[in-house]
Amino acid sequence: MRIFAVELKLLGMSAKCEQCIVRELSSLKALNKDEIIHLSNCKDSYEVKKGETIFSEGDTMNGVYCIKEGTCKIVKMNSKGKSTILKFIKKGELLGQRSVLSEEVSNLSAVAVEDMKVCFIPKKELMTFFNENNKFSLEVTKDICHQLKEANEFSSNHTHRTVKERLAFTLLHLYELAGADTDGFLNIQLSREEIASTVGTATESCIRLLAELKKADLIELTGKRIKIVHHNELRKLAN
Ligand SMILES: Nc1ncnc2c1ncn2[C@@H]1O[C@@H]2COP(=O)(O)O[C@H]2[C@H]1O
Repeated sequence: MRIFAVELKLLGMSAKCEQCIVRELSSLKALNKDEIIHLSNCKDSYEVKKGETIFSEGDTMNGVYCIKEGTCKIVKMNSKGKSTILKFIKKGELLGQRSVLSEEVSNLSAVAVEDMKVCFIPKKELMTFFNENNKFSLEVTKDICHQLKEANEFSSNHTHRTVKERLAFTLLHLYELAGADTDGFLNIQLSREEIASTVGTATESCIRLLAELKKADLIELTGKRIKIVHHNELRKLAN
């Protein structure tokens, strides 16, 4: 088993939590002033490079990560060693609260798809906030309920959509997650293999279907970059 977090690069200077985007966007918004000061003093900040693993399946979670910058993928490996990307987690979100609360080892891995900055909140502090601050525990519960709903929708999408429909859905989802750069290309750099594992298909069939979408003028492809040309048409296809 990996020892949680020690392999990531510890950042020298730790920023305070008061103005942090994760505090604004996540359940941490329910913490009071004293708790936020305590959080600033007990958390550690890390740099995670693209491709580095934050935690793996089977790891014991000794705390949760706050995503300050960058995006990671949540990956599940099957018995044949094939991985599926279940979700992308972006800046402002927390990572690992399900395993910490359930006291189970992690059943998923988290891997950076771009350079990230994350903070680590130890389990002991998190559980003190959880037990002493009702508003915070309600917010965490709401988050986990929302994630359960998402997980249900994900599995229903995979069951009822064709591969092409899932690819259209994934491209729209990536646009929602990351937006577009000034040239209109998706603002997240994923390999064709990563797109295929998000869609749930082989890389070759993903490449073939991307070419079909391009031929139908729904998307533009330049090297690894993808631009959605007709959002409405792609949305019709995804549904
Ligand atoms: N839909 C989702 N399915 C699984 N994990 C999710 C989802 N959304 C967010 N997550 C986060 O990803 C984390 C993976 O590790 P945990 O299961 O401990 O906690 C999970 C949540 O913090």
